[in-house]
Amino acid sequence: MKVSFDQYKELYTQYISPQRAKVIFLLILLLSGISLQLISPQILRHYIDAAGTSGGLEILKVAALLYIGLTIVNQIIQIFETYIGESVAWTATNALRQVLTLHCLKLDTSFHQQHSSGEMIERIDGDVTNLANFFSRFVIQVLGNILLIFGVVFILIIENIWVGLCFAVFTVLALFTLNRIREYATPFWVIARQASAKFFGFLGERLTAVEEIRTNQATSYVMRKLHENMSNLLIKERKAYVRARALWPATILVFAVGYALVFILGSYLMTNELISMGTLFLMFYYMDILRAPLENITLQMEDFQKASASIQRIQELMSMKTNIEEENKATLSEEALAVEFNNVTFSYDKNSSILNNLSFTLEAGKTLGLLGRTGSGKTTITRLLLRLQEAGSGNLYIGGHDIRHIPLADLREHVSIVTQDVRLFSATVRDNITMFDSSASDENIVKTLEEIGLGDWFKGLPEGLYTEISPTQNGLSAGQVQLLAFARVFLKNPGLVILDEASSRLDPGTEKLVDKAMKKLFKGRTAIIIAHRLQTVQKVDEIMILEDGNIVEYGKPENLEQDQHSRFAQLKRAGLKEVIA
Ligand SMILES: Nc1ncnc2c1ncn2[C@@H]1O[C@H](COP(=O)(O)OP(=O)(O)OP(=O)(O)O)[C@@H](O)[C@H]1O
Repeated sequence: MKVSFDQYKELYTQYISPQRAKVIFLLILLLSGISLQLISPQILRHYIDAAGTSGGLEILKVAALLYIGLTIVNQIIQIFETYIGESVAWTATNALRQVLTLHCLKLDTSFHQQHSSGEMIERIDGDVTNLANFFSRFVIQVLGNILLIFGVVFILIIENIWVGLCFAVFTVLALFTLNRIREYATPFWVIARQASAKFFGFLGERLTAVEEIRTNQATSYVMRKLHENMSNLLIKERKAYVRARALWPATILVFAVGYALVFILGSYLMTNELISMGTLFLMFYYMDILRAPLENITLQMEDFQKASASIQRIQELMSMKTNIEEENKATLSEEALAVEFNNVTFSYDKNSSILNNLSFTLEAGKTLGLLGRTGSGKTTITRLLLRLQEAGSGNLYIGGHDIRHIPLADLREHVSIVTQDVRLFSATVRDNITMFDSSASDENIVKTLEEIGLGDWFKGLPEGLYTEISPTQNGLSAGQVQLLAFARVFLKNPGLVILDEASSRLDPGTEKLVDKAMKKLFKGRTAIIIAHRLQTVQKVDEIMILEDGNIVEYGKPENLEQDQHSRFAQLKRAGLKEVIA
């Protein structure tokens, strides 16, 4: 996917146009800097020419002071230019990061399952960071440097046409040579960056699995792999650095040729009294000035290449669309919500069908126990109910409304899920419970914590609700973390609760607390529980058993149990845990 001119323009329009005033100021600073760079040598020329004449002391003093003054002003301009350039870059890249993050958050669950968090960080931050210079400086710098080169050549043509033409030819040849050398190094940088991404991916993945590595005695394997990755990175980076360094001696060589040209041409013109000593110095100085824009354009071209690669990746990400479309035709009530599946089918990849013509109705206020072997489609059903995935065909109704007619925010306000894998955030206890909603009252939160059995834990918190906790340091057991997730649901007060019931990992004390909290949670609400324990299934109103995406049994537990040939009765006889594990 090549990036077209229109796409570059679109990026500038979207992220730079809102900062027009800053960009104009940046342009003014740049033009002022260029003008000062062009004027300074003229002062020096007068200085040198005046030094050879009698009574030139006054001129010398003025020229010296003027030169120092201009140099200071130029430095101040550089500081402002850097500051504003950074500000433009950060504002634009932060806006792009926000757009990308929001876009990713809206994508289907399958997208997030296929892309690791490391990859997402690289895409949302790494690629966008590569655009910082492109946003803030690329156009201005390239334009500015071309202008500076033109300025130098123009002034020299006025001084002496042959000198000006020689400079013009030299500039074109130097630019061509430096760019060829840069192109020689660029592919090696791409390889080095890939090695770096691989290294960090490896490190990230292993660090998140420390326990598994230690308990399975895989430490030496990990260390060996780490060493391999580091060696690979070293080799690739060394190659890239050595080649990139070639640009430096090449620049020195190119400019040595340039200076030689100035001296040969200058001494010829001077000996023939066509130019003064000051003008010879002027030529020398302008050759020196040319170095910065030539190097700068070369570097900008390299950066542009990097930016283009990143833009391609960003566009690739943005082109991934969710097929979930929002409509605003219905709103859910605050009551318990009925659930109806009408011939619902679903597949993740169109090849294999995961749910086949599912049809069932769960009345408002009832509890459904969902059973099935691993991979039978239980979690997929919950994803459809929250519209994290869109059903392929058929209709799904919540609270009597077609799920496609309910705005996503309203749906997720009224349908809550508690999974076994509850995530806590590095934030206060309050934020972890309210999910950063500042409108919930502290009293209500504390009351909820007490109700669900976390009162004692709460009393031990040094700063109460404002105690900072983190995913790893929260002083909570697995069961208590589940209870905290229940607290989140209580505060939201949804009409439908989906629960991936905690398995037998819980200790008996916490299990009791969880059971009590569950009972409270289901009161006045519709609930779907992915059941892992026999005990839970006895308390539900309906049972559904899934097998390969098909409902093989649906009914009241007591009815199913009476039929000795039913799968439910068999499950109970065999002991639920073994059968569905
Ligand atoms: N993002 C995905 N892309 C492709 N296939 C998927 C994806 N997520 C799940 N599946 C497949 O869909 C099927 C049903 O998965 P699902 O997670 O719904 O089963 P489950 O009954 O909840 O299993 P478990 O009890 O192990 O959680 C499985 O075969 C699984 O491999």
